[in-house]
Amino acid sequence: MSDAPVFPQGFLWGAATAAHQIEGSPLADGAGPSIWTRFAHTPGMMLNGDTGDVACDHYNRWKDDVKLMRELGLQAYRFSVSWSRILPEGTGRVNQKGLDFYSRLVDELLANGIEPLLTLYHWDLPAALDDRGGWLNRDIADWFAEYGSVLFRALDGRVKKWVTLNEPWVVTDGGYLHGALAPGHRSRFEAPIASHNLMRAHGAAVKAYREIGKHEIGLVVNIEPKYPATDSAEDQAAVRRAHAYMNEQYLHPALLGHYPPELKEIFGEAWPEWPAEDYALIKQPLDFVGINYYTRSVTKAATSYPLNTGVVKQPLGTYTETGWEVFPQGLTDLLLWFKQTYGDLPVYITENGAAFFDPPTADVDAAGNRRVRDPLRMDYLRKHLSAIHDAIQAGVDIRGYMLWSFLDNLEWSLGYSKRFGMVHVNYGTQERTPKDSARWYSEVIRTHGRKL
Ligand SMILES: OC[C@@H]1[C@@H](O)[C@H](O)[C@@H](O)c2[nH]c(CCc3ccccc3)c[n+]21
Repeated sequence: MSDAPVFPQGFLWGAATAAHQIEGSPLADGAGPSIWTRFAHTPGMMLNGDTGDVACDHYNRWKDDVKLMRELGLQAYRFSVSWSRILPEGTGRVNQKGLDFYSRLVDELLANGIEPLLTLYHWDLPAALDDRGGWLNRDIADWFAEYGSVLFRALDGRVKKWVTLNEPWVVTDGGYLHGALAPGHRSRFEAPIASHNLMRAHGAAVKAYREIGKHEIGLVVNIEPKYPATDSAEDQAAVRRAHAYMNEQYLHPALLGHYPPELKEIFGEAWPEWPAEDYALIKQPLDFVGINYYTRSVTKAATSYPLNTGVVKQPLGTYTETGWEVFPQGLTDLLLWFKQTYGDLPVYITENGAAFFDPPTADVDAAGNRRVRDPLRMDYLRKHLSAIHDAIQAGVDIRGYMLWSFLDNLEWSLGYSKRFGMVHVNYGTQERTPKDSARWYSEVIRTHGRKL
């Protein structure tokens, strides 16, 4: 018997995508525009002027994509719904054709033995709601619960694992503090308001689910371990700020009912005092938490806005195309921290993967088959799955793994320049080619991890 890790019986092996990154046809069949259709068509916002107008054309190719998921042996598929396909104005009128697209997708997944994990919000806010203040308007908690309820009523039962938000930290940090992501705001004062309303909306949707749904719902966060660059008091304090700002800012209110004290220190007069009823709304019992893990940060004190921290590049480190250090041990450390801090809530790794250079077109091997060799990605995935297994052995209740991503896709404002897919997409022809990592991952799934 090899000493390769064997994962628990029932461990759920899958892959993940998000609507705006793969679907294309953002305005088809009565869909309303989202903040990403606007952002992508705002000159200067997107690398190479790339947009999500076509992406991977999944809106038209969904049936073949599900067939490919089955051929590769995926047991689950994490995807997101585009809010403005369902409610073109964000609230009120339901666009039945938009709902039908996702209903058909769910049925096709189930018909192929693939469990759907549905994310309600993966960053593509209806533009009509942004016009009404978006995440800065406290009413968005009700708007989001209304949107979630339409989907809960239509799909619960076929969908048994729901996620409210994907990465409220990125929505806030990218969309409201630094402005690199839609809606492109840059305000130390708006960021805490957006962040808090995201979590109020999360709570309102979970409350609505408990009235309508009969299965499981959770929250997905991107978290990364922060290691001090030196043991100086300044660097230790910088780690405390960075850890609170990314790792505790969302999990603490959702699971513990309060924010970490560092946020008031970081935002100063820009950190409002929130009413008690907000904390009660946010802290709804969850069935699981999804953790998106990519890298770690070696953190030092620095002059930066507003954290006053910096990340120290590791001279002997290995880095991905997005400049993230490959550090699998960080995932084990993070999962142990999660268990120690929040207890035994079930965890799914809802995203993990890497962009390494892949060619725009697949090679053709001696046998005439298309092929994409991606040894660096295989090595990254192998090491991170091994790190997850270490955490399971240490007692962390990890229920599944969703590889980011099923397809090469639109990497937000980086356009199509970064390829995270286990399946290569030729954007000129829309041809899909499973990379070597996909073939390897199929074997890992088939052997419950023995082929790691
Ligand atoms: O960047 C790769 C993926 C995105 O394509 C997903 O949509 C998003 O859920 C996601 N989150 C992260 C980690 C947080 C992060 C996102 C964007 C930029 C920097 C950090 C990496 N990713």
